[in-house]
Amino acid sequence: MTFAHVVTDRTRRLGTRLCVGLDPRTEAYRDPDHLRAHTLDVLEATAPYAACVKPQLAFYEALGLEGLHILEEVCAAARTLGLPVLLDGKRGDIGSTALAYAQGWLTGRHAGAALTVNPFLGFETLTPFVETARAQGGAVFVLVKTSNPGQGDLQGSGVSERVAVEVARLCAEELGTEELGAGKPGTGYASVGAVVGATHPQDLALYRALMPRALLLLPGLGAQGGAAGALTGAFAPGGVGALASASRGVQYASGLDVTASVAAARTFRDDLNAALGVAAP
Ligand SMILES: O=c1ccn([C@@H]2O[C@H](COP(=O)(O)O)[C@@H](O)[C@H]2O)c(=O)[nH]1
Repeated sequence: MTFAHVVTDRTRRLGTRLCVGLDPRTEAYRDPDHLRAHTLDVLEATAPYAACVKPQLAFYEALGLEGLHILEEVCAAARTLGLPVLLDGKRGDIGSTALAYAQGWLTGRHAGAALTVNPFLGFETLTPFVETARAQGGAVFVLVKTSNPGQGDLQGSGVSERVAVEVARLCAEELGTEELGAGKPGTGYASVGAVVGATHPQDLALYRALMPRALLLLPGLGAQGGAAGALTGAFAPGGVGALASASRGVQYASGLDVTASVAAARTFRDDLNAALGVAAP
């Protein structure tokens, strides 16, 4: 089963469109063992409300080798729970280096089923990521319009969305080359997805229309001000095709209280469903 298929299946079966971000911040913990235990607890406790999980590589890399071991455990635990792992690394480089990144993060010891990638060096440099993801049944999520306030400097804002729209057009072109469901259970969504911030509710319908076969990842829910009720434009009929992502808003919903993380994940799930007019089974 492909990444898109597993995610869509979880959305249909569990009624969730939530991506739970696992971004453990060293300052919140006594030591790396504490960080590891809490992150694994949050993962396990929120799994029923998650369509996928998204560890942000920076927080694991910040801990050096120990962080990579923790990441490996987080990925293994997610797989045991049946949760697809989307690694947020925003990788991108000239093609030959991109291949090494792709091998490391999509097939290596700490591999996820999907990876966020940066198109700034040109679409040709994404080919190794896309080919590796396709060979693994995985996915890449291309940064199209990021959630941060300063994205408009390069990606376009307000009246001019020129760069973001061009990246979306190139994503759609890449998707056009992919046969969906050939010999495997097709879901209608391909191996090239796109990142569009949950902080741009007014733009979501545009990017949904530009990339009808792309899963959209919507980071920025919660801590960055993205509201679940404002994201409907990103979804296709039936409430599929997008994943709204919250990290701090789940992991640190109330300090290190895991019960509060569960409540926050459930609330995000329910608010998304209410906005879309669908119910969790
Ligand atoms: O456009 C983007 C792309 C990725 N991110 C990442 O998502 C999480 C957001 O964390 P919160 O705590 O929910 O704000 C973080 O890992 C970012 O690097 C993003 O925010 N915006």
